[in-house]
Amino acid sequence: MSTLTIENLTKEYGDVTALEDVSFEIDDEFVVLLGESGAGKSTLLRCINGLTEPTSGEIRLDGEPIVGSQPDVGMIFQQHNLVEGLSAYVNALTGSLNSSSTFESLLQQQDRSTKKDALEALETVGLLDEAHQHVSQMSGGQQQRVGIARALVQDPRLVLADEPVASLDPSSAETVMGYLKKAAGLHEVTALVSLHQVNIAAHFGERFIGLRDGQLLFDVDQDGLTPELVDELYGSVETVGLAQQTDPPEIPSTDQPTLGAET
Ligand SMILES: Nc1ncnc2c1ncn2[C@@H]1O[C@H](COP(=O)(O)OP(=O)(O)OP(=O)(O)O)[C@@H](O)[C@H]1O
Repeated sequence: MSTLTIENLTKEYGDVTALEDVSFEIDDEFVVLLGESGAGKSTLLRCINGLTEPTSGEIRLDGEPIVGSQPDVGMIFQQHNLVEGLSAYVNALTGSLNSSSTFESLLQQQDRSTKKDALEALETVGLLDEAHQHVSQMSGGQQQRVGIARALVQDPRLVLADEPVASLDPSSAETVMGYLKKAAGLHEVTALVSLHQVNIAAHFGERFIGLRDGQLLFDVDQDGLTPELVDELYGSVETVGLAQQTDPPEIPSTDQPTLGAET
């Protein structure tokens, strides 16, 4: 269980203030980051994972300042950043790579337990049967699930995901979000996930942080995410379904891997 603390975080790009005095703490939760385009979501995630240096403020994981890139922080990208010519299994294994490793040396280098971790991570995302398939032959949803498996192999304390389902159709997006939430629960990692789709956010989020113009607009739990609050964040958007939440789609259990599930 991990605690992420953001304290008075500000990021300026020249004249543009992308984040302004943002503070919050999350603790063993599945937290969704909401905000319209340009609100500062990516900048916040990039500051946390060390890809961007904050102008001021502090970021701590379990009380220790995070400075620069951290192996304890797993990242899932919108475009999943997989190596297309390699299998799902080898892509998952790359989660354990250190910066000096090469793909050629990857299979020789990894010990049995890391290889087992990669297979278990693929099982968690329902892709054990597809472990040896090239990711180039997989659907977008399956590729994103390999991206989740790769982050799990890193054995992070915190998982960040930047618009992980933005390029997927609604059904695949729900399936991938279901696996992401299941993976975070099984591995007991804190997760911070930015999303555009409010209804998907409402299905899966346990807590919601809203950014507007780089500032924290709200930090609420499921009951607090009202259509009025979402309207305040986005102006007028489609908020149908927020008031009447339905159960998220069922995700197959790990001991019953999906056979050729197409997502
Ligand atoms: N490298 C950069 N240089 C200059 N300005 C930047 C840079 N990155 C982001 N910005 C600016 O910072 C602000 C916040 O951008 P950011 O990408 O964090 O928003 P976002 O909420 O993730 O948006 P989106 O959903 O479109 O990705 C915007 O005004 C953006 O133009």
